[in-house]
Amino acid sequence: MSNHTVEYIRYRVPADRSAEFLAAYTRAAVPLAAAPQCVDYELTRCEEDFEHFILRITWTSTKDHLEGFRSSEHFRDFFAHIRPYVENIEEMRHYTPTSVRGSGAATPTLYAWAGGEEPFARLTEVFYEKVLADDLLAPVFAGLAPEHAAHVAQWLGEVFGGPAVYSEEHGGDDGSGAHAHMVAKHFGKGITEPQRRRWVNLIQDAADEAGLPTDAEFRSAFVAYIEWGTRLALYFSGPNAARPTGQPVPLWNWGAAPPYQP
Ligand code: HEM
Repeated sequence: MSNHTVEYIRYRVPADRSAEFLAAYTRAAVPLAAAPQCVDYELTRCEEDFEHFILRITWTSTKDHLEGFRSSEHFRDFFAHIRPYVENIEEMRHYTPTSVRGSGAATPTLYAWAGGEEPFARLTEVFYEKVLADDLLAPVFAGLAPEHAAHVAQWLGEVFGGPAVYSEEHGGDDGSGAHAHMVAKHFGKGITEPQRRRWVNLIQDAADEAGLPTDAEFRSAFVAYIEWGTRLALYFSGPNAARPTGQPVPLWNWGAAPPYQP
């Protein structure tokens, strides 16, 4: 579990000093951003009362902040810029994150962007037709259960932010969870790198044929997951794989390129 802590520093800065305060923080942000103990930071200004500012800094841990950052040269440089405003601080404390957190629906999930359940069902249907006609992959999938394509569609849908159907239906009777259940399907299959790469190529061909979105943002996120997932499948199909337990189904997101919305 992460030890991340969130430090809030609340300032009250008279309106006639707010421009220089913001300029000082713009400079102070450079050494702050360079500190390895700093996860992220944001300075916000109150819309109802312009004199109030809140600086939020997420630290790797309270100890890392107080012992690591505070004794570093980054702190020395940071503090040199903001020293004149110490007297304007109204609160400066660390808060432990709770489990109440999440994202809103302002950014659509990859699942929603693709159009929901149907396109993923189409995708795996087209994909497994290709797989079964493929010289490298057909032998791996010999005797494939008829519901396989539908299960993989459920898995992909869940990974890309759709309903947790795979988890609900394949959560594993032994309590190990859906991720372990899916991973275990690959045990002992001895997948080779050429087979993995073929899988990656065919699912992209299938994505084109099934009409999944072709925009750069969606496809780059899609392929990132496919690369990750196939490399894990290869690893878990090998002789030395450690058996995972209790890991949640990965939830894939847009990454560095969120959906393009003009
Ligand atoms: C992102 C990559 C991958 C995903 C998301 C994925 C997903 C899945 C899922 C969900 C199952 C279980 C289906 C069920 O519950 O019925 C499964 C089984 C299987 N996968 Fe994958 N897989 C991936 C990569 C690969 C690769 C690269 C190969 C081989 C080249 C492979 C070969 C198989 C085989 C042979 C089975 C077992 C089929 C059976 O006997 O029921 N998978 N996969």
